Amino acid sequence: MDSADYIHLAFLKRPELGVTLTKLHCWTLTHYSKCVFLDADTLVLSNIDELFDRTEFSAAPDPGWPDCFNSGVFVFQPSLETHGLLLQHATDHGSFDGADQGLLNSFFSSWSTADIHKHLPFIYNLSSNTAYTYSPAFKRFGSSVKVVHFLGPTKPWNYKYNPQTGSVLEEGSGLANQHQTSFLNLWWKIYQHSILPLYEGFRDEEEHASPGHTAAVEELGAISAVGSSQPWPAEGPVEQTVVTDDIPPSPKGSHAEDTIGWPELETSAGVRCDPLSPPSPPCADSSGTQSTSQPADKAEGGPSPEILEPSQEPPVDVTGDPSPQDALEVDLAMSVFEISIEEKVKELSPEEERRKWEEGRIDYMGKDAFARIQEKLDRFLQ
Ligand SMILES: O=c1ccn([C@@H]2O[C@H](COP(=O)(O)OP(=O)(O)O[C@H]3O[C@H](CO)[C@@H](O)[C@H](O)[C@H]3O)[C@@H](O)[C@H]2O)c(=O)[nH]1
Ligand SMILES: [Mn+2]
Repeated sequence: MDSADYIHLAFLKRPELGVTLTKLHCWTLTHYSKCVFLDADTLVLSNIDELFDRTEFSAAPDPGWPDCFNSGVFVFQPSLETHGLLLQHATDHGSFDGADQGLLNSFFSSWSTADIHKHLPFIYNLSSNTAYTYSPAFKRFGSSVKVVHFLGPTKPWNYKYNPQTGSVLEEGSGLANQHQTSFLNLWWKIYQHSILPLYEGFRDEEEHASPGHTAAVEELGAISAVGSSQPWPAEGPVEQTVVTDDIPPSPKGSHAEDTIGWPELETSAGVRCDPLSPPSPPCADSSGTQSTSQPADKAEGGPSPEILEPSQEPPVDVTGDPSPQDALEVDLAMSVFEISIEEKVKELSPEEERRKWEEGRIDYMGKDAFARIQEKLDRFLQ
């Protein structure tokens, strides 16, 4: 479902987000009595079942305008009636941002004042890449974070990743802050260790299932030949490729494989190191001065007061899996220098290009992005 509200979306500088109205269809999942919606750009770090103790409509504040909620994580109750009312609201009033967040905020407009229990703590929707971050709060509560949300136009899969250093490459990407880098690295680590092997299985299945698909796999396999064991997505709704550059491994390769989970946040011993400060001394400091058992804010009467407690275990452990993935991991470390996920872009002739525009198929995020058009105009007008 697309709002096609290009004016508001341009103001939001996110022309691609009209389709997020599709989210509203989640209210039709009436075979469930309660659901938690998660944006595709969220990363869950630990169990969040307690969210089912909340009621509709619960969400966390939006960092850009905290009197609005962010619609990347929310608790709702499927209902065809609500679904119908939401669609009616969209038709009658539109959305002030052209997408679902504006619409949902005006529909559930009492969220900011009516019931504090419907305010999810920020740890359930931590936006890691906002321009403004509250470093002391991150230092205090960062280790309790349960869901990270990579909101904004640049998503984790837009970065390149070096499996040997366990880091995304910073060139040209203007990484905003250090904890964002940690979460990006974690996203990639999980992608590399837990998702790529699934593609491998999928590819095998496809190879057996359909000779037609095999051809596609082989074609892609040829592109990936540089990374010897690179698992390969056979096909997908958007054609995506994993691009690898085979460059001899650096001597630090094996060391970097140990950096996983929460690279800068040591939580297992209840000691929190500030990921925003230089390594040793601040970490020692914080372990000495910060209590690990006293939450600063006890959520009185809230459904789950323990949520602000620093967790005693790393929320995610993707290291402790001694399966065939380890073999893959070693292989990757030895043979792959850099991984990125890129949409294959086909070069179009000027005629094809024009036809695309005439048909309204405009690449708002790519070469038809406003910034690029403006660049051209500026050059032309000089
Ligand atoms: O082509 C698309 C675009 C979006 N989505 C879904 O819609 C979500 C929202 O898009 P996203 O790019 O994640 O938006 P954000 O950068 O998170 O921007 C904010 O603004 C959006 C529009 O109001 C809200 O949907 C988000 O929750 C809010 O965080 C995605 O995560 C996906 O689940 C798709 O499935 N396909
Ligand atoms: Mn999002």
